[in-house]
Amino acid sequence: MHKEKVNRVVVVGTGAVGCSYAYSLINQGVVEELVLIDVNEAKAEGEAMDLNHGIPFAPSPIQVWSGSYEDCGSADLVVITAGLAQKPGETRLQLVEKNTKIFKEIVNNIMASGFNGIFLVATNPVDILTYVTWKESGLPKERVIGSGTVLDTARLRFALGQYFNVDTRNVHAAIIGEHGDTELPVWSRTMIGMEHIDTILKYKEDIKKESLDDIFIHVRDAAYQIIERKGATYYGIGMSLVRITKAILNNENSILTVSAYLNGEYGQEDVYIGVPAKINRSGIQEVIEIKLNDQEQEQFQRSVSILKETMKPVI
Ligand SMILES: NC(=O)C1=CN([C@@H]2O[C@H](COP(=O)(O)OP(=O)(O)OC[C@H]3O[C@@H](n4cnc5c(N)ncnc54)[C@H](O)[C@@H]3O)[C@@H](O)[C@H]2O)C=CC1
Ligand SMILES: CC(=O)C(=O)O
Repeated sequence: MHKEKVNRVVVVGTGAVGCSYAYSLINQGVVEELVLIDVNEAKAEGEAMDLNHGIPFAPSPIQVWSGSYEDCGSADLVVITAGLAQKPGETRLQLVEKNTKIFKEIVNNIMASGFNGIFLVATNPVDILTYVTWKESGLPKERVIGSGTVLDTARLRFALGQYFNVDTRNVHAAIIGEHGDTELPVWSRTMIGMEHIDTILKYKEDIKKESLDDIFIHVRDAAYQIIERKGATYYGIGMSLVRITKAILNNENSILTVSAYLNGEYGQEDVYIGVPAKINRSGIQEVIEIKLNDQEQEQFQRSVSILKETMKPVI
């Protein structure tokens, strides 16, 4: 009998982030097969049972089960959200040692299955763990993607939408760099609707540059604020991962600020970091090199340096 090609996504790590992603993926009807893996097998099993009970209300049929690394062999996409999360006050970079160790084991298990698809990494520090995934897997750099600053960009677009009282989808803005404390907003490329933000600052007296700077600080520190209040962040990243998944599986050529490998772009080499990139079925089809102003270029360089310095002892 002819078997239709179905899209299979495997999620490794069924904690808060992995399950928010799975829930959102099911509700948006993106794939036909969803496999959940966790070192805590009972947790993955329970999550699969619970999610399955919502399937009668999903927009399209999907099979969800708790599986093993063997299920990665025929997966189109493996999304890794496994590992430790920040405690209140802890930085993402402080997780590097423990999560690198966890990742080396996970990626080797996945590759032993014969996996030949695309990796999408969310675990922190995401830029460094995406690099680790690329190194350990031996897959082409285009097929190893980190969630990068997709979430930070979403946070900025949301906050600017509120400030300008305009639909977030009409806010064209980006955060690039490390997904963490050294990230930066690309104000020189920010548009609200059809207007450049510099033009708006010139003619609208109630719009202030200081308010924009404040907005960025809140965006940069949002994870700390949320972790302080509820222990973890997961809905925003879950939906960000679905957005990237759709760009890949639907061959969208969408431009998203993922963590991509730089090989000379932005004057940087041998680093995974958040930059705009065109995403389609082949993974990262192209890193988009936007022209940064001198200050942005300097901040970006600093972000690269911090990542490289942090990475050195673990790579
Ligand atoms: N990139 C981003 O924008 C964001 C990243 N994160 C990161 O995502 C990661 C996960 O966060 P949460 O889901 O909140 O943590 P969590 O503690 O709720 O879940 C982590 C899961 O990983 C599993 N795990 C640990 N070691 C494993 C292994 N060797 N193999 C398989 N599974 C294993 C645990 O059993 C647990 O179920 C953290 O590193 C966090 O910092 C969180 C939010 C946003
Ligand atoms: C935890 C994290 O990386 C975030 O919410 O941005």
